[in-house]
Amino acid sequence: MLIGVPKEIKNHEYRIGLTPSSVRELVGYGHQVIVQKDGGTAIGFTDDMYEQAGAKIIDTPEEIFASADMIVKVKEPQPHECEMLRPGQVLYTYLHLAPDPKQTELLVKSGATCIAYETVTDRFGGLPLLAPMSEVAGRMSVQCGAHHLEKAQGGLGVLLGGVPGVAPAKVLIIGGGVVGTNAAKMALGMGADVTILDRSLPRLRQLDDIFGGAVRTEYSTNDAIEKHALEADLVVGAVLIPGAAAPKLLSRDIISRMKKGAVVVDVAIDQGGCFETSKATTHQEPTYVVDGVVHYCVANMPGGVARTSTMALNNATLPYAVALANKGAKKALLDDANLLEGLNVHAGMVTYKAVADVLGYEFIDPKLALQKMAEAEGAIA
Ligand SMILES: NC(=O)C1=CN([C@@H]2O[C@H](COP(=O)(O)OP(=O)(O)OC[C@H]3O[C@@H](n4cnc5c(N)ncnc54)[C@H](O)[C@@H]3O)[C@@H](O)[C@H]2O)C=CC1
Ligand SMILES: CC(=O)C(=O)O
Ligand SMILES: [Mg+2]
Repeated sequence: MLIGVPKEIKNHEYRIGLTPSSVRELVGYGHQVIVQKDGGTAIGFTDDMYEQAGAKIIDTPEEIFASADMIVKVKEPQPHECEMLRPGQVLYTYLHLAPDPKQTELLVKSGATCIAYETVTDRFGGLPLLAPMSEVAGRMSVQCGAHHLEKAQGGLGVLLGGVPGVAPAKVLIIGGGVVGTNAAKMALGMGADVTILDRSLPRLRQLDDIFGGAVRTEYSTNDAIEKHALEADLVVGAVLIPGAAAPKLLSRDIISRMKKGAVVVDVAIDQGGCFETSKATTHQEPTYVVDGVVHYCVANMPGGVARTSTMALNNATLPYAVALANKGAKKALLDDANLLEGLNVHAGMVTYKAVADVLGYEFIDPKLALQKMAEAEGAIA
């Protein structure tokens, strides 16, 4: 298979779909890999390293999209990239389609086979290709929150850990999954007073086992959210309903009654955000203020630590990339029910229910969709 790796084009996005080590693995299986010139240079993966791993360096994304059988990326394709996709071509990347009708429409129109990292599952019910970036974003959320709590950054002027004689800051984490747990680890490490809310009792039990009495866990009701948000210096939004748009848990009314200079970090912004006042921001301009509350809503937080993130992401995505390349997408997807959960769009059909439901498309069962498109089969097998 010919595998293409274009350079990422979102604002300050320096991650890349494949590391040189991953290229070497794929080439070892007999595949060809083409990588866009300077695709990884910013994070120390030079063109020379890619060539030594067996890749060919290509000047433009147009050449890569025109020839590759499978495109491996990090972030959702931007409109120009969507327009270059074609029927039978495989796209393997984050998509986050539920809050993004425009991208969904373009991917449906492209006829391509689009596999979203964030909806691939594992046999324990986890999201193995989202988890590494959630670990990064969870850890970063507290680092960024602490930074923006500084007075010169627009914050309240509060040190997370306090000092002897001054109480630590109150950190509220809504959603105690991978992001929430990693946020809690950082916040605790910095000495903050941490509360985690979740809707899942089994998850709250696990959190209690992980952290013991060091964090407060509470069932996530509107009452609990309001009570803790009004006391909080930092709120981290970390909920997920897989594939679906995030529920709006922190209302404008509550935000308007929070401490002036408090910081809210909406990590769930890539699924539309879980605060009513959230809108996606970039690394270049990460924050804005609503009712005196500093909002940090960067939709590609791990891009800020792109070298760590690229390596962590590849540890998780490589085995599936190898399966897709070795078996062909159709067989790889049909052989592995967990990978099949990643199929969001195929040959013009929306094959992920939560996306179809929220955006008003007919949901086509992914197995059926793969069998249906006889003409695409030849091209992707
Ligand atoms: N902005 C960025 O750069 C990044 C964003 N993310 C996003 O962060 C979000 C969280 O991801 P993960 O932690 O991996 O998901 P996860 O599935 O591990 O955890 C989500 C948690 O939210 C809980 N939850 C659901 N509804 C809730 C409610 N009403 N109240 C409280 N808790 C509720 C679930 O029970 C679960 O424990 C996702 O939207 C993910 O896409 C992840 C990485 C980077
Ligand atoms: C998960 C995601 O959106 C990111 O890593 O940018
Ligand atoms: Mg998007």
